[in-house]
Amino acid sequence: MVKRRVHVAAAAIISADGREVLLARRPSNVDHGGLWEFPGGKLAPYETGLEGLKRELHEELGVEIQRAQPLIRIHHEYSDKHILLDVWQVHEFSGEPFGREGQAVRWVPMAELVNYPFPAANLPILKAVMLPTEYLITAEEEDEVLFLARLERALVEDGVRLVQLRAKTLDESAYLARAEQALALCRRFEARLLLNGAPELLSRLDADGIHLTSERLMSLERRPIAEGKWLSASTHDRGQLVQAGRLGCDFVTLSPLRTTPSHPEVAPMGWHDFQQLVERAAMPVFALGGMTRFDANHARAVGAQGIASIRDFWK
Ligand SMILES: Nc1nc2c([nH]c(=O)n2[C@@H]2O[C@H](COP(=O)(O)OP(=O)(O)OP(=O)(O)O)[C@@H](O)[C@H]2O)c(=O)[nH]1
Ligand SMILES: [Mg+2]
Repeated sequence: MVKRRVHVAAAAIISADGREVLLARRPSNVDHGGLWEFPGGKLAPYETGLEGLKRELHEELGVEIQRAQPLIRIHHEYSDKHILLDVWQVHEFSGEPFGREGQAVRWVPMAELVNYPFPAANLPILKAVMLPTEYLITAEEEDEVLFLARLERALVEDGVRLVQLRAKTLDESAYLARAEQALALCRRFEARLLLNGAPELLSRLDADGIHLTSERLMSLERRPIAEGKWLSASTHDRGQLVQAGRLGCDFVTLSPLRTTPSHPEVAPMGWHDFQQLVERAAMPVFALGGMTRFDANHARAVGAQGIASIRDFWK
């Protein structure tokens, strides 16, 4: 049987304070009936993603999109069809959303999303909705006071909400001491802190997750931490992205996009190759390698969640 290919545009409509997202429930008599979804539907043959999404949101919710940006594209094999879910983050719309087709529509707090039953293809979309567009990776820093001051500056002034504690020069006890301080600081700003190191670190400190080096990623056979924690990984090619999918990584970095002073010998992949790799990734991907916040919109346009950087945030 040749599977149907279905291209679906869907909307992540996030409230202005970033705390809630609008979901709809599929009627019980259709495909995936009774499950919750991001409003949207199949594109007509002549439509682009955004055109189709505008039509669908008008038909299903009675709202008009003013401003939207790509969030994530997911290819998923259902038993009867290959589906491309082309998900857009709606930043501005007019009208008061309601279920024009009789479906339930509800603003759901981010923290409760995991309790809603969705179609199988939706897991990466949930991750993308919960993640910010910027991922700070901490720099090597000898002085603890300076370390905390720089981290606090990024949280306050740049509004960073996702942090990876990377400190290759510290031994385990010094690393954990720094991590404890960093975690307390991140908690004050409702930022998430991932520890770059062995998954076992989480039993020593209750941080928000673990970031795997590509080497550790390739050496693992299954997801090393609980689903309730965040698992990210460094990737550089298709094989590593596939492995990240197998392990159930919640998101990854893909690098190097540009040449960087820290890795001058590695050939950069550039936006073209980056886009091709991201298209088939099964989770949100942050562009890494010479990125600044000014690259975030372009990164989004080629399918990324956003950008990851050390230097742009470490001042
Ligand atoms: N809108 C939407 N569809 C999803 C999501 N996740 C997911 O697997 N799908 C699948 O993508 C397809 C979307 O088709 P749809 O039934 O919404 O299409 P539509 O609005 O154009 O309706 P119609 O074709 O019945 O007129 C369905 O097979 C649905 O199960 C999601 O989050 N939002
Ligand atoms: Mg629909």
